[in-house]
Amino acid sequence: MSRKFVFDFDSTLTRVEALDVLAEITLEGREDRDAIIREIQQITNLGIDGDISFTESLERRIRLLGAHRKDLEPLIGMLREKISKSIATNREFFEKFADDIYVISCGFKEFIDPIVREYNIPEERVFANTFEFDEQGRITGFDTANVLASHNGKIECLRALDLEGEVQVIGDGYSDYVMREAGIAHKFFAYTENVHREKAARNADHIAPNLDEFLFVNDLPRNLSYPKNRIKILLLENVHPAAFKNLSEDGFSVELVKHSLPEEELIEKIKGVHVLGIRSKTRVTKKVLDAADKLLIVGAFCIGTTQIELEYARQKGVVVFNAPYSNTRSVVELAIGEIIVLMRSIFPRSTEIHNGEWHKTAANAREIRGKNLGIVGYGNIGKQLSVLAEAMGMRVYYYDVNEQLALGNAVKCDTLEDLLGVSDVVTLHIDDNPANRNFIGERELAQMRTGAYLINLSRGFVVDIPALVGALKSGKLAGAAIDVYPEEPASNGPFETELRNLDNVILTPHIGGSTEEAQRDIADFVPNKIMDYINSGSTVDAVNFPNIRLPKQQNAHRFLHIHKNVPGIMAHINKVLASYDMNIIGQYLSTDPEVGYVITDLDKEYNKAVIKELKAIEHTIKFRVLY
Ligand SMILES: NC(=O)C1=CN([C@@H]2O[C@H](COP(=O)(O)OP(=O)(O)OC[C@H]3O[C@@H](n4cnc5c(N)ncnc54)[C@H](O)[C@@H]3O)[C@@H](O)[C@H]2O)C=CC1
Ligand SMILES: O=C(O)C(=O)COP(=O)(O)O
Repeated sequence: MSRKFVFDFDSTLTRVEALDVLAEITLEGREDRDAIIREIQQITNLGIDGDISFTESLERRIRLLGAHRKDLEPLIGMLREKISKSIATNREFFEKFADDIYVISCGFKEFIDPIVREYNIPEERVFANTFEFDEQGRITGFDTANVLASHNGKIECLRALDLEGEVQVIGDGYSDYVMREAGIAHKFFAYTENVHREKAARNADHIAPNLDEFLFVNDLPRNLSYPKNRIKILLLENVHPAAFKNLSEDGFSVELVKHSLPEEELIEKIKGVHVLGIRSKTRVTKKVLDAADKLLIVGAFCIGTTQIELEYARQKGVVVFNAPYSNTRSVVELAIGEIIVLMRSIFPRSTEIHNGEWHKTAANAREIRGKNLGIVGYGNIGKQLSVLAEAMGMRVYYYDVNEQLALGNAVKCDTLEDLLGVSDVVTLHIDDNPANRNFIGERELAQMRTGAYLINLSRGFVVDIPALVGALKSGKLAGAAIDVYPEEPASNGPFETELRNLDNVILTPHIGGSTEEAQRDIADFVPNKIMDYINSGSTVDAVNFPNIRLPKQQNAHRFLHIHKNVPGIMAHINKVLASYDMNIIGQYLSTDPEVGYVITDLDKEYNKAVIKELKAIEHTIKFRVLY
């Protein structure tokens, strides 16, 4: 059956209501401009929602506008700049279906015709009102004989057209829906890209947040392979709101949850989710990954990634990104503060005053200048701390399992024991590898200097807590600062630890990376990685996946094929492509011992059956087409 597409103009084809824009032009320089514009907008909305008659809304607005013929040209110029985003990117549809597209609008032909002409919609398929002018060119009213000037005029207009085939109406307002209600149109798509009108959306056969969605559900030519609004992103653990903004502005459907979810709840919630965003608390287990039927990406909005089954995710073609540098400085600054606070016994002195006691003393209060700082784990955090600590006059020693270049005058220790024996303060910045469990236990604590301090800003399981409590109680250690714990709660609330109520022990709730700056930076960094992968296939900086930087795809379709890295698979893929005579513009491959990721850019015209065949190749893990 043939289809006819009837578009509304204002707030559908353009992002704005044209009469509002006209008001901005005609009222420029007037003191009461803002008040009148507000009034016009109110009247517009009342008319659109059907709360006052349309004729009345139009009359009242024209009167307030005080417009002139010469205002129309700048108006058209401004409207040209305000074509809806997804309309402007889908010209192909307007070219290929030119004969089947109509505009029915309660706006005015004087400005609609020139705009939609550029989208191949000729005047004769534009149905709208026309202005009336006086001799001086002032707009005094409109042609009241036009059905579109009257209430529910769109119904009459469409009825008179007597279109053949399935008639689909695409619009943002109730006046568009009524054509469907009256039985003259077959389907109504509520177009919400620019404005979401509850009444229209409630009555729609389908809500189209953009034209991509409309074209997708109707299987029409489109600029995007998959509408972004269909890509669901679930962000847990209170990630910064800027992440929500970044991802929703790119068109994705984003849901925010303030806390972490336990395995069973995540298993339920992950269904249908394409991108999962977490921080250090949420465990992405094998069971979670098995339940994830649509998952493409896990974004760790933090540094650590061992809460995710990285290997299993890779086998399932799920790419993991993190933010390896965004909170580094925050951890370093906290470490510096804690070194000073511990060495000056600030917490005991402060607690005494909170308890009503004045206790001025120099005992157990020392400068950090000239003291030895032992940094365990000389990675991004360890190195930056090294530089700052040295600038404040500390002597830095470090120990790392990997060969690491010493910064400044830092001295490398060959063994952990060497470092523990020489340090006045030991600070842990090793990674979250499970092999680091109980890295600091009774034996290591015994190897530390008597009266030394321990700081742990890495992971809770790295320190044997009962052993640490023993060392603090016995006086072996003079204090500690602990930010991370073997068991941490999923959300804020009660928390117990054996470290409570010990003298000169700073306890913080895993806030090493929790600064406004770090969280804000992460909210840009990780979403950019997510968008790069979804929009282009790029895996640069992925932590569990072959990394590949891809050129921008131009005038091509992109096939993304993730497969098990077994002998012969590339030959198989290329055999299929050859058998369909595909015109390959570029091909890129990146592999690791287990997984291969091949990206092929192809000329847009091809037999779509090739897709099915590529998906069916044995050892295929995931396949996506991008355009
Ligand atoms: N408290 C908090 O809020 C935060 C905690 N972190 C933790 O800090 C850790 C370190 O972060 P980055 O410096 O960015 O990581 P990184 O990967 O750059 O550095 C870690 C270093 O530790 C070394 N290492 C690992 N195991 C070791 C061992 N057993 N002995 C000696 N060296 C060892 C590694 O070779 C590496 O050089 C993260 O993995 C994370 O667990 C990170 C950010 C915030
Ligand atoms: O970045 C990390 O690895 C951290 O430990 C910080 O984690 P968070 O984002 O505070 O859950």
